[in-house]
Amino acid sequence: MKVEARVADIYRILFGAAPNTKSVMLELWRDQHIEYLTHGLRHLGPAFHVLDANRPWLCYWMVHPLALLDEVLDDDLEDDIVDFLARCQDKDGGYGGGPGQLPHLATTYAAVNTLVTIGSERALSSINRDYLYKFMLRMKDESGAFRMHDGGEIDVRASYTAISVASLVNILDVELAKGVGDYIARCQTYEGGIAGEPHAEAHGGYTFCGLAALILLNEAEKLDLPCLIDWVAFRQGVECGFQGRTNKLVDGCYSFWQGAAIALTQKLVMIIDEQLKLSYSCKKPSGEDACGTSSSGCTSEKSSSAVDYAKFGFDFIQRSNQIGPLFHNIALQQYILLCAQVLEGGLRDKPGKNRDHYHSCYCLSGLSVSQYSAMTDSDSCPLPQHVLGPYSNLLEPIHPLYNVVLDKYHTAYEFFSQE
Ligand SMILES: CC(C)=CCC/C(C)=C/CC/C(C)=C/COP(=O)(O)OP(=O)(O)O
Ligand SMILES: [Zn+2]
Repeated sequence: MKVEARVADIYRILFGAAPNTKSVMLELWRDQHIEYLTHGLRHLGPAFHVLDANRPWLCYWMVHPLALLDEVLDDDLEDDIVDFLARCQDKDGGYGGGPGQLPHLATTYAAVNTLVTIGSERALSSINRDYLYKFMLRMKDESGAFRMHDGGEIDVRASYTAISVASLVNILDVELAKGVGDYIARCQTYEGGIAGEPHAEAHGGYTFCGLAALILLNEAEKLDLPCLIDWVAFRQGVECGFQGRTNKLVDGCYSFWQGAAIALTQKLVMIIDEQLKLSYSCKKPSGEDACGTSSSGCTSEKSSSAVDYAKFGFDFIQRSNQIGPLFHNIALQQYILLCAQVLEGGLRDKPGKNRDHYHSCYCLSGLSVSQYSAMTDSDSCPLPQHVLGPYSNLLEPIHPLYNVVLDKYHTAYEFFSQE
């Protein structure tokens, strides 16, 4: 069935009437989303008191989707956000949920990703990397895994947020990396996905976290990747969106958590394949990072962040070469545009739910991932057939390991390489 006919059917089921015009139903309502997000940065009502310990997250959930929409913030507003996050930074390193609150790895990730997205010298240099490193070492358990805060819980989120931040600001070293990969591998379940902690249930949020952390650590071979790929691929439902775990409802935010996990495995498979071909003419690969977009080539020195492709084994590579796209990228865009958008601006979990900043951030991140998912060459733009609706729906590409806009990642990479 043609995509337009299928979209019209879904629209009829959801809204009980035929759509007015094709363009309205498939359009990304940019202006409304920009208005909702920028308004939130300037004013949040009393209902947001419950999120008092998540204020750096609120910054990230608004600043990042605005960057995806290529919306430039006022200089004053950017400076206010940088000043506010500086007040959340603990004197002994890391960021708390608000000024004076205990430092926490999740809010540290949100603060650092926000500052990288703002991308100014002022924003990037406000991060105290020496103390951040000490904070991270303090969060490390003797098993190698990380806890979220002093005396806090150990889980896969903590491992991902620590490794992502350390990698982004260029403080990742052997000491921080030791033992993390083994902990994450212990969280992969019999289903194939990754759970929050050993012996728990596989979930899309943790699957993204575990996979991205292992790729950053160059230890993805510690996972049973074919099994992980099967699990994620089967999480896309007949509604076209993704569910977070088996037998649960689809939800717009998993467009990113599951969609990016698939995008990462697809890139990994592609890189392994390319490197295997290259390995006939030279021994060792190099690259900026396993899933970054820089071109990889041959050097005699092994880069610390390059993937050792031989580790993945012949069976995995054979099988990977036989599989096509691992998810239906147009169907996912259909779910986001038709079911997750709110007419007044902002995005949501599913029809019947309210919009919120978290879902706006992760639905738009998932939309970007799905628009660029069929690309093999990172220097060009997606073909129109991979962007559902008008081509003006196209968002900025992200770096799928960190979930920051790719250009912003490159600026931060340059900045922190010189530190
Ligand atoms: C970087 C970082 C902090 C990542 C967090 C990743 C993430 C989203 C984890 C999911 C946590 C979880 C078990 C949700 C289940 O909620 P639910 O039972 O309401 O939803 P469900 O029915 O869809 O499973
Ligand atoms: Zn959700």
